[in-house]
Amino acid sequence: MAEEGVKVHGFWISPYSTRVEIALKMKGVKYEYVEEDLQNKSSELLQYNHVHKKVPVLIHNGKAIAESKIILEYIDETWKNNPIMPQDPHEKAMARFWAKFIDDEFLQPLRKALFFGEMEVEKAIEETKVNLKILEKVLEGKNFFGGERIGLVDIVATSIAYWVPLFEKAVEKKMLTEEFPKLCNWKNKYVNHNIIKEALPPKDKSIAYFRARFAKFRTSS
Ligand SMILES: N[C@@H](CCC(=O)N[C@@H](CS)C(=O)NCC(=O)O)C(=O)O
Repeated sequence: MAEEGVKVHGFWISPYSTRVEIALKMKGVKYEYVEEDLQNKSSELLQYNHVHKKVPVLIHNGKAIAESKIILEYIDETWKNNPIMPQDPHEKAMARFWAKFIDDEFLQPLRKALFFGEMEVEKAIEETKVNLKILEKVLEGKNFFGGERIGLVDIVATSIAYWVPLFEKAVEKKMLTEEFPKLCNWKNKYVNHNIIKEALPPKDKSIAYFRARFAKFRTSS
């Protein structure tokens, strides 16, 4: 039974939806999950997120919140145990900076190349490796981006730990190579963490989905 009327509208392979589920699980909050058909969105989703009409949406006590990073901060402020955000104002600003970097810069070349055909795959891999190099430095002296524990940037970087290997499988090329030892260590520790493991979508289904998305785009171009 979901506590305090907590509901998530999501889509099983959406990295943005998975983030919200990870945060709720980290806090131990029980929630109801509503799987959306993105080709035929529910009237609730269209009403709750009438501006962007996207998942995820969190509903808490009858009020809706959209945009995954905003939802993560809401969850952290509402349920105080296992903090996701740092306390120190500078550290907090930096966590927001890197979370924004991952969404606005890191993920874009891969999405453009593999899902929308707007960039050559080789170019996307090259740009991704430049961004991986930047993030490798951020992990200097740390186990997680959040320091000793999983924080905002780790949760947002699920897109790297789980989805980059799916891109790698779809194009049959490696990006997370031994050039990035800290990121590789982080990725292994992160995806094997019991809470994260529980929130990630099923692996075989995810690989098949990515391969099909990529193949569909290849044959239609
Ligand atoms: N910036 C948004 C991105 C959400 C997003 O792009 N969701 C996708 C699924 S991965 C979606 O709902 N797409 C449906 C559509 O655009 O119609 C967030 O962080 O929540």
